[in-house]
Amino acid sequence: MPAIIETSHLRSASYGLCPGARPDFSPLNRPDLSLLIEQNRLLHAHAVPAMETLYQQIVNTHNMVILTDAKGVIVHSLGDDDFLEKANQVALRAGVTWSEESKGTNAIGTAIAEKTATLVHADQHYLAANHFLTCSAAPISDYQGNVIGVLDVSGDQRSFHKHTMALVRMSALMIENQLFSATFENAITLHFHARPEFIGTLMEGIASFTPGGRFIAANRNGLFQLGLSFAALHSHTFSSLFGIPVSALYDHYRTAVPGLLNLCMHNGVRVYGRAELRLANGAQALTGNNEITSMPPVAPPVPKAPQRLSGLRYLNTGDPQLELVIDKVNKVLGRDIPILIMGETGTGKELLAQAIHNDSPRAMGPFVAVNCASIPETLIESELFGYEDGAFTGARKKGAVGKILQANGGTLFLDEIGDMPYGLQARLLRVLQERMVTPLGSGKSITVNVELICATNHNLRERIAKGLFREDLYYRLNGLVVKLPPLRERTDLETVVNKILAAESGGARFTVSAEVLQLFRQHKWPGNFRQLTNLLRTAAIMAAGEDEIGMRHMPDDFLDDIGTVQERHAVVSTERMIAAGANLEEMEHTVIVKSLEAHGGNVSATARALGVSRNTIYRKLPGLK
Ligand SMILES: Nc1ncnc2c1ncn2[C@@H]1O[C@H](COP(=O)(O)OP(=O)(O)OP(=O)(O)O)[C@@H](O)[C@H]1O
Repeated sequence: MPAIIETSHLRSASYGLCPGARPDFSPLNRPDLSLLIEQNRLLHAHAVPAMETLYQQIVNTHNMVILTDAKGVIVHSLGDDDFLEKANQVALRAGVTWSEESKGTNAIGTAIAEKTATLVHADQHYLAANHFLTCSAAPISDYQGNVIGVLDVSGDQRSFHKHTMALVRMSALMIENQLFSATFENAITLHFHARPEFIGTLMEGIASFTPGGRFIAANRNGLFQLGLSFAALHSHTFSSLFGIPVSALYDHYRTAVPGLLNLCMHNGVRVYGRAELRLANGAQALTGNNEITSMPPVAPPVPKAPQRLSGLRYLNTGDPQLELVIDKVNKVLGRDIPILIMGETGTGKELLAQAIHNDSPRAMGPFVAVNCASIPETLIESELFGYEDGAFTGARKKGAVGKILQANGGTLFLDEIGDMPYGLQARLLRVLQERMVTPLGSGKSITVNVELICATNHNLRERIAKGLFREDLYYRLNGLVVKLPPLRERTDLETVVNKILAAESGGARFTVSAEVLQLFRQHKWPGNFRQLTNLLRTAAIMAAGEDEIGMRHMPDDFLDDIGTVQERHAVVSTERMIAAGANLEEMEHTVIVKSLEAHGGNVSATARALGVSRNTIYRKLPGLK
């Protein structure tokens, strides 16, 4: 037996566990589970795409992919549990604890105890009841090296595969890197490796610095390449580690189409690098005078929930119209063809643009989104093109980098392009044709290299006809035009609902009642995904502690909307009732019953929709309790 397992068995015995004991598989109660999921929301959100990808590689092998928190409590699991007998299915569900203290030697608990990837096969498990399992687990650490969770693949021990452990380790590393990249907002993030082809892969080192060049953190491979501990790195700066001042880095990204950086590390090793400058105040990048003079403490960063991990594959949930869109987009990826996305509000235009970027060869470059409708007309120009020192009254002293330049090497997404002021359209066209941008108040043009994706919910041809949109710009933008279907036309509504619910409920397993799904199918969804997402978020909160989302969890305004439509239908059937000779009382009774059905039996909502008091409803339907 490997030493790590032997030590773990000794620990298990010291916890007073008996190998023949029946394990306690009871999960946390619902409120505690909701709390657990909320506390691990970021981990969960960053882990789910990696878990889905991992699962696709082991699908049909009678295995499950499991995510736990730092204490070994399952936060999310997915996969076939058909390999488990009914009694054991519960063991791998959200809310069950797999710490060593509770289950003895097992991959999850032992990986946490030893802080290392661990395989526990069959009778290596301490409890005999778990001998039917083979489990491969890898801890997931934050940027300070603290274990914040575990990724695990568990299955029937007869289905053991020696490559599973490697897949789990790679996926855990992927999650760590995703979390790391999302953690540092106002920072310079350097991706580096001695071999240029390893940049952008799981092997790359990642290190983040404050805009002034002070070291903040590095990922696992970054620490390894730098050859210093996290604690030792804290007294370092960008220039002490990589041999060039941070101002030289800004210069590199300010002027030319930026190639890879060629850097010499403090230990003499040469590495290649690519930096992302995610700076809250873009101004600093233009001045070049950014070196730090003192060492103020760095506030602990807060990782942001990933809005944008998806690739095109995640968007393809079975709707044929959308599948066609994705097919077309896939054909032009990386071909420098501008893409114009049409679609009603909330149909996912920005999400599609982000997915296109994520799947394109520019994925490691910036994705910069600008909503042309939400920026005041007077500010769009400086927002897009940037400005030099004191270019206009009220301008920031040190100037600002425009969005076009921020997107250099990546993708610029211009949302609501139809709302771009007419005068600016000519300037944008010039940038697109000449690939040069001139900040306001500056005589110097800067070369830019951006992939352009635009979106609109206007009919641009109509706007051209009205003289609101330039025809020449239109032809420059519409390399590939795709139209996202509105939600009411989508055939994959049920899949979409389940996917959003899984994301919004942080892993709690809700089903949606047939009645609610039926209503969803009839609804027009004027706000499309935005409306559906908000509605499901509220419904999931209302249904906390239950398994199914039903009519009673629907928000009142939604029921009111539905009610209005249903009442319109009721009028139609009233005509039929008249034709059938029904009297007023019968018709009234039918209308109330139908409306009550439409509101899921909610008397208050029904009363409100029909404009009567609740008492009236009870009076008219004496059988109602
Ligand atoms: N396929 C999808 N699955 C789940 N959520 C989605 C999907 N598409 C869009 N959403 C969500 O719906 C909301 C609106 O999406 P997005 O901003 O991409 O739409 P849009 O068409 O760009 O909207 P607008 O025209 O108003 O700018 C976002 O919260 C997004 O995450």
